Amino acid sequence: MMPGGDQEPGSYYVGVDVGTGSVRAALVDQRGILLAFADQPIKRWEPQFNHHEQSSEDIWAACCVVTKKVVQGIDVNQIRGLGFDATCSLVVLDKQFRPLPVNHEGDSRRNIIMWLDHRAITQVHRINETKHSVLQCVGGVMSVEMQAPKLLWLKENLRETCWDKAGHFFDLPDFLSWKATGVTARSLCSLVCKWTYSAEKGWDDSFWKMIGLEDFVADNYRKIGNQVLPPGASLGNGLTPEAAKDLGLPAGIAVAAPLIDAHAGGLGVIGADVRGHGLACEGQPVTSRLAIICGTSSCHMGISKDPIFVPGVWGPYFSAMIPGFWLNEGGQSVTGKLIDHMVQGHAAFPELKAKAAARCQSVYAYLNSHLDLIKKAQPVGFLTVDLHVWPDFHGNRSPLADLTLKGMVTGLKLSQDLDDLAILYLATVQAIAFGTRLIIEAMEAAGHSISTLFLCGGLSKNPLFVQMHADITGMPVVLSQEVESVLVGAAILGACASGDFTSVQVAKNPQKENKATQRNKAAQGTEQEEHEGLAV
Ligand SMILES: Nc1ncnc2c1ncn2[C@@H]1O[C@H](COP(=O)(O)OP(=O)(O)O)[C@@H](O)[C@H]1O
Ligand SMILES: O=C(CO)[C@H](O)[C@H](O)COP(=O)(O)O
Repeated sequence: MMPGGDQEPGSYYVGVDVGTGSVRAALVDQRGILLAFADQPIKRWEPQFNHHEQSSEDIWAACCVVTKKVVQGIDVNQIRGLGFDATCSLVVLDKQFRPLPVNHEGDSRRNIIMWLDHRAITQVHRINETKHSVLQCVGGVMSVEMQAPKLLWLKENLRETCWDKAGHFFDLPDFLSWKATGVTARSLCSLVCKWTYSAEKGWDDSFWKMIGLEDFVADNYRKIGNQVLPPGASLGNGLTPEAAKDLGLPAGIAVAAPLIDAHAGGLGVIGADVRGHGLACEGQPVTSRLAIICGTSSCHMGISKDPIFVPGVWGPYFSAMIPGFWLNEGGQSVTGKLIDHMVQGHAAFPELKAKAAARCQSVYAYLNSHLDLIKKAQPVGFLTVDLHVWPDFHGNRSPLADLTLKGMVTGLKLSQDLDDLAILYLATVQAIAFGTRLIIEAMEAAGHSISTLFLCGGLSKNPLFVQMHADITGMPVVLSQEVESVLVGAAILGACASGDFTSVQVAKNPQKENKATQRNKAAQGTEQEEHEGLAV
């Protein structure tokens, strides 16, 4: 946990990443090097099928634990900025900012409807039936994972216990930055990607009126955000004394307007310096890269200079990830969660667990080496010629945009031994990679030109998952030297908010960006130079 090496005393930045299953923090230096890391699991409730809830107090407490850990042993006065990213779950607070229950049981600890919650199915169908123009910017069909259907569900199902008492609805990243600073401004990233806000036109009154949430229009969007800041902007007077005490940081340090977790991962990897490796994207604009953030779910982030409308793929969202670029976000609702589900639910799982533990390996490392053992002379991918998985166990986010889809396995036999488990695991990984290929094909058909994949997130630590993505898409896959790229993205936000760097692009890689800036000056900012400025 102590900062490693013999660093020059300088400035530090803290990034906090709230994923679906855990909260992570990192201490990062001015060169973007991660010096300390800590993580902590967070609570989840599934009170009934398709209802997924969390607690904002539990999540904040976990943020405090991990932040205190990563700053142990350093002079905290050298910490200049703090950045948050989180999943796009919906946090509900009352008018005094106290948690409100989002459940029939009235349990106010559970005040978050998680992003993967599917309770608002009838609401999202009605929203999609309106065919309102805001739907064009979410791939033509709104997902049940977004906030409008969840808000409508609360109004229609928990009117007295939640809706009427609610004072503030936050996307989780914005809840965290409010908790740290007392500032209720929302990040452009959350509002544009999950709440139908337009970076150019703001809120669309007609949409909220049409879907039955005219309440927000009437009070000028106070409850869902009427002050909007770009990711990385400095919030208010920085960290409040109370939050500073909670987090073990000095009061007043800069806190950034946050990003959604996938977007922080995209920011962390999409501009990586890959020169000298002969990759297809070398010398090409940054728009030829696709960042894929693979955790509980996978998010496929592609950027463009002009808006591109891809059926079934979210966006185009302006400046929601990289300032000045449009973002398209494809996704698979469950990937890591699906692999865990398939492996843990198999009859041979207890045997696998015991054997992996005996070798001090993770179950996935064990399965990968087991596949190598049983593949004989064939490439590992051929082990599944008779076994196929359709991976939409939790609906399809992209490109089919159909939440009613279900999963499927064909080719099952009567045996259920460890070999069968390993092959089912392989078929699941292949199905997910094939899903990525379909997303890329949809993006390319609409105008993207993608040549190289940049993977990060927990699943990018699995070599089989990475290899199958390369084999099945036919594209090279780049992994960052820094495996915790999402956290680097969060710390970049803090660095930007501190004022030490002029933009998130410059904070992404100060030395090379400075060179790029000099080149830009010499060449008077040609398009190629602008791309190089990001592709550091
Ligand atoms: N070393 C690893 N090998 C294989 N899979 C891993 C590894 N580390 C994490 N994972 C998988 O990644 C997923 C979680 O990724 P993570 O990025 O931590 O998720 P989230 O951000 O959603 O909390 C889980 O499904 C887990 O099994
Ligand atoms: O929709 C999202 C991003 O736009 C969610 O935040 C994401 O899919 C959940 O992230 P993770 O799987 O990394 O926990």
